Amino acid sequence: MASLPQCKLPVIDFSVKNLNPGSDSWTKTRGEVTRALEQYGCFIASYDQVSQELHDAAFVASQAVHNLPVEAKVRNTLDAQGYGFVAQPANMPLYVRLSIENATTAQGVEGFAKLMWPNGNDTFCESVLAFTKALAELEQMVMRMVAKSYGIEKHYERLLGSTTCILKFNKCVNPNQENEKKLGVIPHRDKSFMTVIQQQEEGKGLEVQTKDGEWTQVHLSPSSCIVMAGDACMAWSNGRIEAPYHRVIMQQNKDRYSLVLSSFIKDLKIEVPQELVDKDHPLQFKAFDHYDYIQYVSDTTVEGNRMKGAISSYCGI
Ligand SMILES: O=C(O)CCC(=O)C(=O)O
Ligand SMILES: [Fe+2]
Repeated sequence: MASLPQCKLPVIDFSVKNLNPGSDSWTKTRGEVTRALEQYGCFIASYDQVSQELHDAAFVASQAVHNLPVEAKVRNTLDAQGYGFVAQPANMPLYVRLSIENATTAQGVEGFAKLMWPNGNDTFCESVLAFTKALAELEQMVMRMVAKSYGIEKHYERLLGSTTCILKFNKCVNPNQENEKKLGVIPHRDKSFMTVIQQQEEGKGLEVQTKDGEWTQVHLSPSSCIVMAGDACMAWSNGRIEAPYHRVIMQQNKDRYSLVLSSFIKDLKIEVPQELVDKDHPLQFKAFDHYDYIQYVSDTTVEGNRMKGAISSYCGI
């Protein structure tokens, strides 16, 4: 495999102290965010609300989950079809995942912990909740900026009221093959509204496809994460923001851990705001229910190539 070019994705600073809505730095960052999402569907956020300490604690929590016996892991099932415990499926033999539904609420995190550890696990809950809240805050800041740029703030506030988050504890196991690149996660678009990802160690693994078809490596440090649009955001924005294809390539001889926080809209149909429809931008997507869409995608009887553009085949016009 030819070596890949350096990371082409824009890096946007969210560590600025006075990032208050309406301030000059907020307005400047808003422009950068909207442009980056329209051009790449994602960007790297440099974000100091996740301290090194919190980052480390979240990955200690992830390790604790992956170290559980299989009898406990199989209890991890979710309302969101296809998001529970997965261990090395045929199409991704290196991939293992568990996830928490309602991951930004104490109820969601404690419910998961009780299921995994019958006596509970307070340290786990504390670390995970602080981590998910920090990432969700970043996502909301990003989406408020996008909504302001498009003049659809009220529509976003309604969606936000029906937003729920899933935290995925992802692991790609060591491929045990020197000097050979192996696919950890197959190329896909996220089915979420938005996704924020942190990985355990500085370095490589995650790759994003840019609009010219090239794959670019994503370099993340503990104080940065990638913010990425999912299919639901693509439909809601009437196609202005495209969910990018991404994949994980394993090229180091060790396990790789990442934490993925994805937002979903529950109990409210996602509808393109009228402000985003005009002569130059005809309506591209019908109103749809996000959880029904997840169910549709998890249905393995749906033909493979229709799944490539799943959101369009589900509710495209
Ligand atoms: O592990 C990662 O860095 C990304 C995984 C991913 O794309 C996903 O879980 O949807
Ligand atoms: Fe993904």
